[in-house]
Amino acid sequence: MSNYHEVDVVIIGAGLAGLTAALQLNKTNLTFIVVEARTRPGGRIYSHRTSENVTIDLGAQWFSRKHHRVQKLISQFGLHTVSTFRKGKSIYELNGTMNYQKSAPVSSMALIDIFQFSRKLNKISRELDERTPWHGPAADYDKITMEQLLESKMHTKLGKKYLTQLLEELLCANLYEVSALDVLWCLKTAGGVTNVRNSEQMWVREGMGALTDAISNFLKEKIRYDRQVEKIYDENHCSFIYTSNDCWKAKKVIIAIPPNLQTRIHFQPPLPASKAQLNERSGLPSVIKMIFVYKTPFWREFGLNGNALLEDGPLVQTFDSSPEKASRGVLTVLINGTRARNIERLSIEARKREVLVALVRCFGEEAEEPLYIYENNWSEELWTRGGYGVHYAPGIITNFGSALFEPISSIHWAGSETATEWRLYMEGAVQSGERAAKEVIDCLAN
Ligand SMILES: Cc1cc2nc3c(=O)[nH]c(=O)nc-3n(C[C@H](O)[C@H](O)[C@H](O)COP(=O)(O)OP(=O)(O)OC[C@H]3O[C@@H](n4cnc5c(N)ncnc54)[C@H](O)[C@@H]3O)c2cc1C
Repeated sequence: MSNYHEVDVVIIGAGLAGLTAALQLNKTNLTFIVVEARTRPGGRIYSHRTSENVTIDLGAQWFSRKHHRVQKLISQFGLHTVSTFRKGKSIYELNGTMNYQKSAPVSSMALIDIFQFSRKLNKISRELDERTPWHGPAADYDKITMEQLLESKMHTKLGKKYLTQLLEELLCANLYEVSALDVLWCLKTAGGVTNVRNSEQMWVREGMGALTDAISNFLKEKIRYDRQVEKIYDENHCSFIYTSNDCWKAKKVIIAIPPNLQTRIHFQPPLPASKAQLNERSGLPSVIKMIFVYKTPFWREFGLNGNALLEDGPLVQTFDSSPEKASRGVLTVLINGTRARNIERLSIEARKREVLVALVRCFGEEAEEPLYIYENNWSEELWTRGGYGVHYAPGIITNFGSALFEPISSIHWAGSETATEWRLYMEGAVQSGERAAKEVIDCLAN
């Protein structure tokens, strides 16, 4: 075969996890290649530069001061961070009323309820082991959904409603779809509720995609694009990785693609039943990200910070992502879960109209005339199929979780779904890539 090559390691996927693994291998004498199905790096990170040089993030965007690995990469590649604009009032829609205020419009009873429930979540999550959360008494939380846990432990209607809205935005999923243990595991790997609530502190001025582009330029010909991996054959402790264009023989493989997409690869010998079944149960929630570019961030003149959390209608939350000097006003709109599934059935024009109506409801008539609108429906992306990351329904983590990151023969697993720190975040993707690279380097050294 003319397109046959041999390397020590093949990395599948040029998302942040695969790129991080590649950066680690690049520090060694091992030969490696990254094969990527898309024609660009970044996976769930995807930025766009408008004709006026405004950068917008249509995929992952925010990180926090606790995301040390991501910040290190950003400074290593000479990029700049911007603090999320928070000056002024937010908009909270609760029980059909729009509230314009600095903190959530809930009674002191509801606040105490939220505080006590958050403490409970922290306490239970602290007891989990980040690598084996399915062991021990907390495994019982895999028998119920997060909605059921919240219903059983919280006492105020308003507290429940507000926390549900907040968690659904942070998880990108409806609470009735997700196991309570899944949420507790995420909290454990993030270090608690406060860390998760503060995970949207910063973004990259040049766009998050500038980071994955910079890593990709650094690695140059060590990444091959437009090559979806179709088959992996394991023979005599070596793997043969067949892409749409070529075949690579490798001593080790790092699979850095989300579990839902692993079902598209034909493995020989087949994956163990538990791994295959876990992959089959690993769908990503629905999410649409829309960006509305205005002449100016006009909402700031009204004392608003651009942040809205809505209980009704198409959109869930908005953020101000305007460039630092406010040369344009940029509103980022997140639509997820059932709301994303409802709105994606409409034509693009109808979708934009519905969201504009909601924006006018929040920010007034000036919201009616954006200069440009951009949209990415991640459920339609063939090489992702949703976002932000996989959340499991009850029963899956305890029955199949151990298959998530255990190496199988020459195959090692990376990707933010396999992270034990900041699971499902970009920080988690980096941590998983570093971990998988270390596993492979250690094995090949022995
Ligand atoms: C809309 C959205 C918003 C988000 N917002 C944030 C945020 O603000 N902050 C945050 O921290 N996280 C956010 N996330 C989550 C974050 O994007 C992910 O946790 C992280 O980027 C995942 O990186 P990864 O490398 O693990 O996977 P991916 O980015 O999914 O990379 C996997 C790569 O594998 C490729 N691939 C798949 N199948 C094959 C195959 N068969 N052969 C070859 N290549 C293949 C894909 O094309 C892709 O490039 C968001 C995600 C989405 C979708």
